[in-house]
Amino acid sequence: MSVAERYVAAIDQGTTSTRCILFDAAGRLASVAQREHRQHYRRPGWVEHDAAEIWRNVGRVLPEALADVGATADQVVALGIANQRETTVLWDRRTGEPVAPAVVWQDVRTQQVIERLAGDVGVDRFADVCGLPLLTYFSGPKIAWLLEQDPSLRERAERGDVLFGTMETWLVWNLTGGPDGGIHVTDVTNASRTMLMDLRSLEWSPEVCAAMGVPMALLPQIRSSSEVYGETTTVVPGVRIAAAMGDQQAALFGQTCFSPGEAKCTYGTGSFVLLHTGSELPRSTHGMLSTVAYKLGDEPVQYALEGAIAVTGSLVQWFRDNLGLISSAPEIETLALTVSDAGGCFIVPAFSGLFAPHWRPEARGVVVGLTSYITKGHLARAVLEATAWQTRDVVDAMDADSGVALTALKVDGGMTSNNLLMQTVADVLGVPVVRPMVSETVSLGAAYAAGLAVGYWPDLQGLRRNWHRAGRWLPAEGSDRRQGDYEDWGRAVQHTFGWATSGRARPVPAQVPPEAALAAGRRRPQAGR
Ligand SMILES: Nc1ncnc2c1ncn2[C@@H]1O[C@H](COP(=O)(O)OP(=O)(O)O)[C@@H](O)[C@H]1O
Ligand SMILES: O=P(O)(O)OC[C@H](O)CO
Repeated sequence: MSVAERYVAAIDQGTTSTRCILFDAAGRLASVAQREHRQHYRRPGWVEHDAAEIWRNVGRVLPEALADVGATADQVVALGIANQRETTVLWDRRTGEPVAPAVVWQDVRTQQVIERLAGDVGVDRFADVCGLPLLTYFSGPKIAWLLEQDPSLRERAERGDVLFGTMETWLVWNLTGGPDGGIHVTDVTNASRTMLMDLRSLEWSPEVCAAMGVPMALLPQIRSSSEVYGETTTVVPGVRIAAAMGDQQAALFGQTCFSPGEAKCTYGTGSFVLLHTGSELPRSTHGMLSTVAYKLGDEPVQYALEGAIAVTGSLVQWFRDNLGLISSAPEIETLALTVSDAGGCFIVPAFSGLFAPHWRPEARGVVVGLTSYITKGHLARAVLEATAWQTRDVVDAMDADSGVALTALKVDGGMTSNNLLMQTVADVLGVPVVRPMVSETVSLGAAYAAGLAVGYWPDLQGLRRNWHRAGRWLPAEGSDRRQGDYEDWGRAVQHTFGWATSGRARPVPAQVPPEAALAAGRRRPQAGR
């Protein structure tokens, strides 16, 4: 009699879609189901999701992934959740309905809240406690903004009738019964992105919550990233939920960056470099974020430095949807290969300011170096190079913070299918770039954390053996000649600074055009469109 295969399930609840993937004991992908959700742009600078739609999508992709391999719930030993971070959901504890659209991480509506909180003290007001500068990016200011809109909502929040969560919290609560006894928990990695958690004690900071006007009654319980939180009672009942992680931390984990000094970059809508720094809290003086890498059960917490780049893959989408120069994202490589360089052209995609290492909310994008010689091929190159140069900015800052130069970069995400881009990244960083066989590192990281919690995988060393290289790009000979280009990139970046505060005030644009978001519906993962 054959023994039924057992799997670990992972949900990757991302900015544009929700995936469910089943992994086998060798960390191989057994099945995948995916659905996109709509992006809502009601006002300039606002980016919203419908949390109820995302929950419905989870209700579909989870059974679909099981059905794909004919598996039943008892063959799923554990479920792990990885999620877009910072995106803020508030919902009614009794009805289970969101009380407002989810405010997405890219949303910049809270700029006034930020300025008020920074006051005379500056953006580093809470940095010592939570490792983060005051920015529109994080959840705390988003909660503050939502409660400021409606005094009755604040009263309900203070009474504990309204709950807050990032996406993993919202999903765990719904999967464990919602209004009928749903568990209200978050994990340390997601909590570290709210600005409300003390990075040392790993507890909510009463001081920061009070200063931000966030009632502690609405906050979930903070747990480790890898432990059994509870069992599903809906969708696919009887599955242990055993991990939650922010998606970028999950990618670090899925890339098996378990030792200090190991780093990865995930190239998607935005791109995120994370460097594992160990169990001592790192401090950045070069624009990196201090964040929690992961915490496995009772083991010591592991920290990371993070360089978050807001616009990379979304610049390719802009090139496709707004300029119409390509009809699919992969086509940009073919177009870029029609020329041998960017012809002296640089595009700095500061669509809603610049993230790491500059953190300039008032910066706006520029195209510099235009001459009559420039063709669409050069522009395509400049689009791809923008991602490589931004990576260099972040990696240089990270090297300066850690005092150790990176020796190799592990990569993953939709943009890594672009060979020209990966070669360019290797050239401008001057280190090898390596891509693993399983490119779904976010899901894999969540699966690993869940599988470890229930003993499906015994230890980290075993997981390391599952990492197999699928691609490697070495810096080309003579690529150090690109140093001059990097200096020009730096000058181009300078041109973006102060644009929104000088001259005529303009509203901050949303990062992705609404047209790009309309393709909702079921979709299997494919080469990024
Ligand atoms: N071959 C390619 N070349 C350049 N960019 C690509 C390519 N394929 C996909 N992308 C970009 O990658 C992004 C999708 O990657 P993905 O990892 O799925 O992102 P996310 O998880 O942020 O939704 C899109 O922004 C798309 O424009
Ligand atoms: O969902 P992604 O892959 O775009 O990741 C978003 C990040 O978690 C935002 O911090």
